[in-house]
Amino acid sequence: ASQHRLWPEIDRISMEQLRYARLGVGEGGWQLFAEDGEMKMYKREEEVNGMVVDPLKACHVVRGVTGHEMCHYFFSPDVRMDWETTVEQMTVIETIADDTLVFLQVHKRIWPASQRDSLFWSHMRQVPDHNDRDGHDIWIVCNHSTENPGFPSNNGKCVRVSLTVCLVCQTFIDPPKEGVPITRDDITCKITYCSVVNPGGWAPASVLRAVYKREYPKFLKRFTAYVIDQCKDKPIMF
Ligand SMILES: O=S(=O)(CCO)c1ccc(-c2ccc(C3CCCC3)c([C@@H]3C[C@@H]3c3ccccn3)c2)cc1
Repeated sequence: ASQHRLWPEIDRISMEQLRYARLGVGEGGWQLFAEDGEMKMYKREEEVNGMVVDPLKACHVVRGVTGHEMCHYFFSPDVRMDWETTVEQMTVIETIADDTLVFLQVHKRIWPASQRDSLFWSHMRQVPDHNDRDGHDIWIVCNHSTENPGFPSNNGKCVRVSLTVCLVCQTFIDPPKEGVPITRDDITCKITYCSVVNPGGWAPASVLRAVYKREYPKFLKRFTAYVIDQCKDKPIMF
């Protein structure tokens, strides 16, 4: 991947998003807008050219799965349609490396806005986490809009959104007694999901804010439940 023309951008944005995800929600005007057990969802109200682009930051703690497993299922095109219910079509239009793909997705239309599509690179990597006392690695998936002359935006019926998304996961293990193998009961995964989606064309602010408020909690709950269910009978992927 390192010789691909997009690599410098992929590397820079992935690391920027990792730092951004690890910033707390104490500063920066984040407002808590949804809570469900361990899941806390924050947003900032922002508009660009009159369009709602409210950044979102969700923090969650999931027991019984590792950060590697969370990122594996989030990244994998093979299972995307099993959990991503707001997408109508998904295509991998370029394979930059086994951990870096370019996706084209057509999203389900949200009335009265016109249908959207998204074209983005998706990169997964493990980041050694030196400054955390538990010393557990961090896994990240970063999705960021990109252009491709073969798939021009706003040509057909869809308005092209622009997005930057990251899923940052850190695994914590309660070590069982000496010599006792680790089970899923000893594992906890701390997740930070960040996203900024620019709708790409005008849509009523009230409608978009209602969509964001409804869809994001559903989205994260569904995804994490899917990973727990997929992993429960499988060997642990550390
Ligand atoms: O995490 S991902 O990378 C997973 C890969 O699929 C991702 C998540 C969400 C989106 C997304 C795309 C379009 C829209 C809107 C904008 C105007 C009309 C459609 C939204 C709005 C935020 C709301 C939303 C949130 C969650 C799920 C669906 N809808 C979100 C794209 C990628």
